[in-house]
Amino acid sequence: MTGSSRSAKDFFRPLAVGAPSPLTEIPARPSRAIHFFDPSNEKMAAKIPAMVGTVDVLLGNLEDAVKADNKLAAREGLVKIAKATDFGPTQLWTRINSLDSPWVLDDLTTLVPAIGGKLDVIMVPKVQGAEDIHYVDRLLAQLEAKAGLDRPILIHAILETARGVANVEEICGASPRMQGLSLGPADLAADRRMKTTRVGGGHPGYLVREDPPRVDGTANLEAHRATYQQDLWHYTIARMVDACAMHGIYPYYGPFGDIADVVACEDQFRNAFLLGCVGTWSLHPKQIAIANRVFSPSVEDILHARRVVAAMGDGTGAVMLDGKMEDDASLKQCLVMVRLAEELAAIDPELKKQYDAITVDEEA
Ligand SMILES: CC(=O)SCCNC(=O)CCNC(=O)[C@H](O)C(C)(C)COP(=O)(O)OP(=O)(O)OC[C@H]1O[C@@H](n2cnc3c(N)ncnc32)[C@H](O)[C@@H]1OP(=O)(O)O
Ligand SMILES: O=CC(=O)O
Ligand SMILES: [Mg+2]
Repeated sequence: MTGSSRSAKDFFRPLAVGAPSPLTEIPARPSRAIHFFDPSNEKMAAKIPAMVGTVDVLLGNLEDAVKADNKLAAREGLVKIAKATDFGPTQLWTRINSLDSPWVLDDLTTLVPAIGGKLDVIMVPKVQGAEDIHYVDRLLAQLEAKAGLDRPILIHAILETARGVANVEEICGASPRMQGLSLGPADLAADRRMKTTRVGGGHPGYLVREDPPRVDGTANLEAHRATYQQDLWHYTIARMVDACAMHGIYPYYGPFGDIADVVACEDQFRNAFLLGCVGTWSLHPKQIAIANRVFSPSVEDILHARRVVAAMGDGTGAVMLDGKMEDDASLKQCLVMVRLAEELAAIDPELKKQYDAITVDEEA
């Protein structure tokens, strides 16, 4: 599938004369934490240059969480920081204002000419369908051509409306610029009229309760029964992961607003990691370490994965390892881990040291 309105032969053609050629594959650049900052907040902005190299992505946020009176200052602040900073291995992203807002046109027409060469990805909020991506796609091509950019800026959409979720596959396939999707649990909850007022995370009311014990066939409804909190976001994350995998782009969890609850934050991030997400948002510096830890496979997982790779030889057939069956399919699962570890080791010297220290006994 190549989007709703372009034929396969046109899909990878630039949308404006002189615009850079679209990428045919989205590079797998580590992006465990997408760290949000408000460029109009001088105290926060002053910390950004020193954060380069400590986080995979720095994102200058222009949308929600930036006061209306500060929209211009945020845009100008981002231009200033981007021009003055060498980002080295760290990616620079921005979140523009929503497409129906009075600010978004100036966001794009200011940022692309001024700092387009440094911007890796533009995050577009409240995306409803492929038409939103088509609009940004064409405008970016025109602006890139005018600015003489030699590589396309990628697009990342936030999944935060019911219509967006219903259209998730067509959003992912709407443009070769599509880099990935993030879950936006706050706006999505509001749009769906869910009854949680939390920014991401679980809710104590969303649970299952164990059956009552039975005495002589009669249920004891007075007895204590354990309850288990469920993940409100499981369905949406799973849909997002499938849509992204189908289109060769990357899924991310989004914000976890309870900054103080680092334990539940880690749990939410880990659920997303296990389901297939490659990263998450960080709203506060303390969430960066959590994201980096969760979205990097553990040394134990990599040891196991490498043992399976070694035991599987040419990659076909079935073997027993530690009493468990391994075959072609479980080898592929292990290769997902091994490849991720290689990508992360290439940019994270501490992780590289840990992964390099693993020795696999081929006889084991
Ligand atoms: C639903 C959505 O759309 S989510 C995405 C939009 N939301 C955001 O982007 C929120 C970004 N984060 C923030 O605005 C802030 O972190 C808040 C409001 C959550 C908390 O801010 P504070 O109360 O100032 O946090 P706290 O006092 O713990 O800050 C400690 C230090 O870290 C700095 N800091 C806080 N957040 C950040 C950040 N995101 N980036 C860099 N530095 C930060 C503070 O400036 C402070 O510096 P100081 O020690 O020199 O005074
Ligand atoms: O933008 C994020 C959200 O949760 O809303
Ligand atoms: Mg939102």
